[in-house]
Amino acid sequence: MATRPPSEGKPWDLAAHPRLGKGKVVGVVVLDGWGEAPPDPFNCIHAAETPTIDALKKGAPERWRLIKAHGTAVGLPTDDDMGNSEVGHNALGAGQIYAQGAKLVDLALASGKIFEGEGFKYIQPSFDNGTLHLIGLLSDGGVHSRFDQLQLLLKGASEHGAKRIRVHALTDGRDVLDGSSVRFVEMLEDDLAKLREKGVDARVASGGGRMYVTMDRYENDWQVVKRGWDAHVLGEAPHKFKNALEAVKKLREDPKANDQYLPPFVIVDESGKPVGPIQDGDAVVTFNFRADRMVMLAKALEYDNFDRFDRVRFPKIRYAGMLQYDGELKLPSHYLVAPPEIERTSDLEKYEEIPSDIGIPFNEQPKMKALEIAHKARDAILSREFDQVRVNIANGDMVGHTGDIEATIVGKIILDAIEQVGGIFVLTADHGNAEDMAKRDKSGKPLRDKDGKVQTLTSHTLNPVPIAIGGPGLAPGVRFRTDLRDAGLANVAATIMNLHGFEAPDHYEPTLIEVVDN
Ligand SMILES: O=C(O)[C@H](O)COP(=O)(O)O
Ligand SMILES: [Mn+2]
Ligand SMILES: [Mn+2]
Repeated sequence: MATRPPSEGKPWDLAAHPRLGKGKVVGVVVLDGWGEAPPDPFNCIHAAETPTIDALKKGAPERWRLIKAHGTAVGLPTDDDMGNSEVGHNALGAGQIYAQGAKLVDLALASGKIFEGEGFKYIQPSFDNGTLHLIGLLSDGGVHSRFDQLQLLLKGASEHGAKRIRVHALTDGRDVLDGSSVRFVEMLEDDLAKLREKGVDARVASGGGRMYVTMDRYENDWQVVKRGWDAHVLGEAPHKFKNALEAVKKLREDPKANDQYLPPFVIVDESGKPVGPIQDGDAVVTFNFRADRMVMLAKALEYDNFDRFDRVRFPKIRYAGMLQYDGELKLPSHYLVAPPEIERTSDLEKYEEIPSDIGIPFNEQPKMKALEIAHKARDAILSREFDQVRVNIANGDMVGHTGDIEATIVGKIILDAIEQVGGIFVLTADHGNAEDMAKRDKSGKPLRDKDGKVQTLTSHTLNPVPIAIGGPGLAPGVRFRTDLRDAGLANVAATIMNLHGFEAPDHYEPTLIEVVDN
């Protein structure tokens, strides 16, 4: 969470800013999932007490503004794509707009290059005698995966020799509406039926809800991945069905069921045998482009030595990720699309993670670890050891995904520390979420289900996010420029460099601030 800006010769030289001095501690606070939307009962941020942020907005309007945090402004394919933590933080750190995973996969599929690349060539020999398994999130959320990409992958793979295909489908309900799993499975089953007409033996083999099966992250709970392993690889799960549509429909009949947490299931044939466990000689592709929730499974699929759970059987497979999910670990070693090469970003010096509470639903513990995080950040600021302390506060986002309207915020602790050391603060967010919990029609009116209940929007949003700067170290006359109406998260890095007393490099998106004579 503490970063040092590029200083003389390390790692590249930056010119001194003509008007802003060096040496001030800069505290960067990123409120996760904190967008700006008109006040209404489904705007959690409006409903919650947020005195710190309100004071910034009202107290210094020339040092508060909105910036884009979704769509093309953060390297996503279109402006209909909501922002997310991965692309938001990439833009914040890179200072430039890079095509992100979703877009790189789109390009590789559109040109057909994905089927000529190293990763596809690597798995292809398995098509002769083995099965191609596709594991991933069945969704058009565009955060971790996209359904149309899976469709193109199925089509392309079959045209390039895959004769037996098994899909292991994780239901979403987090980046898309709860209940949409049924429609996605219907569409998938249609596609697979068409492939079967062409002589390809294509079926869904297993599945489950993303938050309960397979897609854990940050090594929070390996049991989630184990449930996925058992269903996808071993063909074992507590629920067995004849086809995937029956599976999601039946499992959703439980009144407490939702797409995010559906239990694991396997599809079995007439004699009760699973139709698609992963065997020696098979090929496996994890088709999510986003890394954080695929890394753990990738480890289980790739590592010879692995002790996080008992794999029971470790099939000899050819495995490729949609992208390489971990550049440092080089994991997986084979991938269908090369990840973005993000260069010359702000330099990370020390990273501290405060582990989440395990096993407590976020809506029951909305404070999460915010207080602990705020105290760590405060101590780092007060130590004066760091030029910059950057902290992510995840509450807004995590509560936003559950649809429960309650949140608290601890930004003041950090701003007080900045005050004490005479520093500067930058407060912003990585994408919207908590400011809108209602699914709406085109005119903005909340949509209701058949019982008249407003449909909960668990996903992120397309809304802009606020950015505020201030603190005793901020030179008088610093204010936001008024000419950058379309600015987004990628403009923040240059802004922060200025606040450290440096000019940003030319290839960065322009700074948000100017200095005027008072
Ligand atoms: O993985 C998740 O929890 C959601 O799909 C996206 O949320 P995030 O981008 O805020 O992590
Ligand atoms: Mn986020
Ligand atoms: Mn989120």
